[in-house]
Amino acid sequence: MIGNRVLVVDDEKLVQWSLARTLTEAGYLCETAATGAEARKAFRAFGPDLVLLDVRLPDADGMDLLKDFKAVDQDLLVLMITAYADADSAVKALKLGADDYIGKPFDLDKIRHMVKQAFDKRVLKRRVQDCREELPRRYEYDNLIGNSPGMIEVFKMIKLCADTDTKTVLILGESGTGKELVARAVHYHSARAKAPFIEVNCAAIPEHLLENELFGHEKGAFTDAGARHRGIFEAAEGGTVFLDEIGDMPLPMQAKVLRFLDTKRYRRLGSEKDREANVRIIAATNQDLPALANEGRFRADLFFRLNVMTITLPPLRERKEDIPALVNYFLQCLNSEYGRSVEGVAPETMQFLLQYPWPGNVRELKNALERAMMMETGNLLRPTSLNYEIRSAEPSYNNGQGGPRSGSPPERPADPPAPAAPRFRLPPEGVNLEEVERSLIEQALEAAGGNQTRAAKLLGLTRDTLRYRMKKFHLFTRARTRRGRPPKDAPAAGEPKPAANGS
Ligand SMILES: Nc1ncnc2c1ncn2[C@@H]1O[C@H](COP(=O)(O)OP(=O)(O)OP(=O)(O)O)[C@@H](O)[C@H]1O
Repeated sequence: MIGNRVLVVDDEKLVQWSLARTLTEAGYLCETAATGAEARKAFRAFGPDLVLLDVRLPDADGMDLLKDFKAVDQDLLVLMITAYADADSAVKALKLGADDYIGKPFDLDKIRHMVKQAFDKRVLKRRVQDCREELPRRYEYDNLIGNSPGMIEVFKMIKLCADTDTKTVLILGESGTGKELVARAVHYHSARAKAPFIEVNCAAIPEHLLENELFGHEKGAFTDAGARHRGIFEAAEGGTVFLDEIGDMPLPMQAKVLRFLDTKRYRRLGSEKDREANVRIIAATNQDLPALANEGRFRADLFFRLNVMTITLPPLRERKEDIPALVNYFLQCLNSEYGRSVEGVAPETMQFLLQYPWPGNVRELKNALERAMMMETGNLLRPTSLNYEIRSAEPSYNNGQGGPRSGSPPERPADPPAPAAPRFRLPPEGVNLEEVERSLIEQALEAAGGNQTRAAKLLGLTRDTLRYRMKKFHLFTRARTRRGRPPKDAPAAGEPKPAANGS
């Protein structure tokens, strides 16, 4: 159930009492008020999800209360009650945002039914919104390609996590290995599949906005808090909150998430009341959480709390036997996206794809194929359509046969030492240093397919420094889509902004 708090506002004690009793028996949490002043006070303190509101009160007009309450909480459900059931006030109430209207004397069963209907309508509305966002991506489990031993282990774990509704799941793996796909697969194969799956990129939302996004706020909680805001934990009721890049979550927020995991309780900003939420947390990171904990950047107790059901995605270089199937799959997707009919890759092209170490993992492979398709006019992707980096990679270990072959070159270290920095020659006419910096950042982002972590690595910067410089040059990498999440594979387009309203 999404919320169950009902405020009954009526000056007739008997009406108040009978409504409150009927609704309490039906499982709602009820409070009552007899005047406008009492109603306003109860609205602030009780935080109702639905108000049964008498139009005529001794000290106020119910329509004014309706207007004021809706201004604070757009999602509030309101059923108007009046002794004078006339069409004009019904229309006025509905225009002001009331959900329904009932004349006195009324039947208690009818009220109970109307209240239930109003709550059901809200659940439905949330689901429809959610479906609009999620439907195209819903079946991505079937699109999780791979039959290497590493991926078979992953599939087993997805099933186990989907079948057992543990409070948390932790997904580990390098950038681009498919952590988000796995999180969706767990959700959509679990008993929570029909409830929302809401994703929050902890690295993309500024620290001061993250708590607001997750937990919501009360009106007046801070300067711009003109209205009450329901957070993502509330919007995801019954479903899953996917905390991506949890390694980047600020420490104070980690403490709050830990408290929620321990108690299922949280507080909206500016509220002194705990709220409960039935949501499962799936967290993902490409960082080494124990190492972050050693450095004091990640709470060890949160790590232990999260590290119960853990799915570890192997990097692509350790499961190269999955490459041919991934290539086929992505070519099919790209053919339908671009109206092409590329049949496959030439054998020599496949050799290059198998020997390249894919530091950006599956995302990089997908981007490389997209680029190759754009470069190629024929129906077979030739090596020349691959970018230079891939063509010039030395043969590496695990060439697609499921493990290193005897006689194959020794395994390269995962992170080869950075080559000595080239010496740039200053042209006699000089350069504009800012232009050079900007151009290098653009090139790094392009080479990394828009992945900031990898682009930062290419430039020898931390991701935060890269972001700072991108901001300075107004460089934008990815178009934002839903709830604070840029599509990871989108071509260069938009600097992360705070996530959208979770309600
Ligand atoms: N096994 C797979 N089968 C098909 N597509 C995959 C697979 N793994 C990853 N992809 C694709 O690769 C891209 C990156 O995947 P995803 O966003 O899930 O990675 P990630 O591990 O969450 O990355 P990051 O750490 O950067 O957030 C997506 O387009 C995804 O669809």
